[in-house]
Amino acid sequence: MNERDGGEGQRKRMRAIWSKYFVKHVEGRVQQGILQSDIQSKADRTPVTVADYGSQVLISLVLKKELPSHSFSMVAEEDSEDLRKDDAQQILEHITSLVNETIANDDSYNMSLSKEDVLAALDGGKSEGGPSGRHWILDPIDGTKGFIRGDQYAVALGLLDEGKVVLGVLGCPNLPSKSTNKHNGSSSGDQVGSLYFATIGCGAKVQALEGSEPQKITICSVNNPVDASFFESLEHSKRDLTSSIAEKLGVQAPPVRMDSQAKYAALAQGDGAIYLRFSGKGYKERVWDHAAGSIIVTEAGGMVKDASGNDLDFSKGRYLDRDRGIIATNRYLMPMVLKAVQEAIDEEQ
Ligand SMILES: Nc1ncnc2c1ncn2[C@@H]1O[C@H](COP(=O)(O)O)[C@@H](O)[C@H]1OP(=O)(O)O
Ligand SMILES: [Mg+2]
Ligand SMILES: [Mg+2]
Ligand SMILES: [Mg+2]
Repeated sequence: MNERDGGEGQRKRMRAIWSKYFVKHVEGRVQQGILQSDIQSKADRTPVTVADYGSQVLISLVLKKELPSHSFSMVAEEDSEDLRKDDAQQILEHITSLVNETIANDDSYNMSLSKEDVLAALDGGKSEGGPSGRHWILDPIDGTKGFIRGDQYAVALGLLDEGKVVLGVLGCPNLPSKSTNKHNGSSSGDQVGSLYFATIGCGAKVQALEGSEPQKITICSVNNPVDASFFESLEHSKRDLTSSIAEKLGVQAPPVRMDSQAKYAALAQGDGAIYLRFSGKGYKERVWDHAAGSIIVTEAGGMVKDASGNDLDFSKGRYLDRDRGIIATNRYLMPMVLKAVQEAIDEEQ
């Protein structure tokens, strides 16, 4: 977004609306009250909840309302297919009432959505993205398994412009903005619930979801891997490979395992030094799982590369075209981590 789109005033307003919607989750109205009947299993056997669908509907609605002059193209994770089935009518009704309650609890918009409006809003996220034009990239709930467990999750929005990510926002309702305990906990002074955002060339910032002055964040400057700690996925990490990489580097601290792009946010604010992402063989990473997180890390002074040391390429559609694995860390550690990654991969084969 630039001056044409309304400038800082509009950005502030959008952050405020978003925060209120995310705070709804923080307050536990959805996350803590989630029932088995609010969860579906998708064709790939991953879970999706009323909150994933509701978040996607609300975010596309806010973007369309606030930026009416933009041509709207969105690459988003969810679609309406499963909700159009006969046995999904109850869950569709629940999503529709959650979305309408959220809008009614806030004075930003005066409107009410029908079930058809909800289905149509979800299908607005079917864009293929690609190398030309502007596309929003949305993961409405990233880390759904963490969300269901009551752990970390993120609401992740990026903007792709001519194939490059130029803006990223990560709402992390369960992440403290400054963690003094490096092992995934929070100290008594930490404020839980943070909104991270970055625009290309302008740095990365964090503000409390409840509202606070945005603060600049920077990645940690550790340059000796012995002093580094690393993040990995709780659910989807090849732990034998990441522990071999850590051992080669001489990393002493145990891994910090966390769901979702909250790992990118924690890294960007200096809570740890390295994020290693190695998923199971054959898994193709999706653009919405990395767009917002990667720009927040690079704008905080870090680097995000694939296992061969190349930048991530977001211009190829809904999937990331990449060599195996993703590494995020600071510029001092990146060459050492890439070397350890190559050695560990070679040994594995
Ligand atoms: N088999 C898999 N391997 C790697 N990532 C996966 C796999 N299945 C789902 N994901 C997606 O990886 C992301 C979770 O990352 P993490 O493991 O770091 O928490 C999520 O986007 C999750 O989808 P979803 O957005 O539906 O939660
Ligand atoms: Mg999912
Ligand atoms: Mg995701
Ligand atoms: Mg998701």
